[in-house]
Amino acid sequence: MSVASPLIIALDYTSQDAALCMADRLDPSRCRVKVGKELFTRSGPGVLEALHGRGFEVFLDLKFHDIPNTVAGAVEAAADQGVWMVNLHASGGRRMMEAARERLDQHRLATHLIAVTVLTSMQEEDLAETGVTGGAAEQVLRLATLADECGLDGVVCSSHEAAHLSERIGADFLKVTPGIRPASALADDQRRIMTPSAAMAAGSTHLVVGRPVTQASDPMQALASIEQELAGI
Ligand SMILES: O=C(O)c1cc(=O)[nH]c(=O)n1[C@@H]1O[C@H](COP(=O)(O)O)[C@@H](O)[C@H]1O
Repeated sequence: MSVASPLIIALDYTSQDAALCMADRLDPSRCRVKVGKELFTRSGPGVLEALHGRGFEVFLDLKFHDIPNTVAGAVEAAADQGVWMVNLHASGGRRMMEAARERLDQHRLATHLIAVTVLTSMQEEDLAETGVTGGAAEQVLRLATLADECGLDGVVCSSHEAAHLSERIGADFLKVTPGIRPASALADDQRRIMTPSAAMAAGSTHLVVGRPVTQASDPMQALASIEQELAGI
């Protein structure tokens, strides 16, 4: 199945039961789902099987960052589970990204491989403390260009950088953007945020949405109102 919606709902839950309870309130023809570190560490690959069984395409968000051989093996293991998308940290460098790409190609695994550039929770001061002094936009462009050169399918970035990446790298390069907040929602721990419609207009290809949907009293209604907002673009 291929889902037309750009929406990816982050199932950030502490147990497989809680994640599946939310998944059962969502429609796999209207969104994809994302399994992250906490849920996967607690549930193991069983949660992927359960979500696939319910018809969902899954983004396994484990943000691998290690030596090339280790990351290539981890990416292969993720793809072997049949996930739609997997990610690694672009700051792991060229050889790490190339090794991951080559491993998927060698085994003819079609899972989308994308690279995290600068986390959407970070702003200029946070970056400066890690030695990155040029600001988020410059660092995202640097890492996205490197990811493109390594043959990756796209990046995770904030929607603030998406338009610039479309111009510099091309519209086909995936721009998966978390930090999505409908106008009435709280920012929580996110810093570089944008509304769903503004993010799509800025060139995002996929929107990762967690708490604004999963913590809504009626998650499907929250998703429907994002769909309505997007239909108006
Ligand atoms: O790779 C990610 O998905 C990711 C990258 C990033 O830079 N920022 C970011 O928030 N995320 C993830 O996107 C989701 C955002 O969730 P909410 O802030 O609840 O909408 C979380 O699961 C994060 O782990």
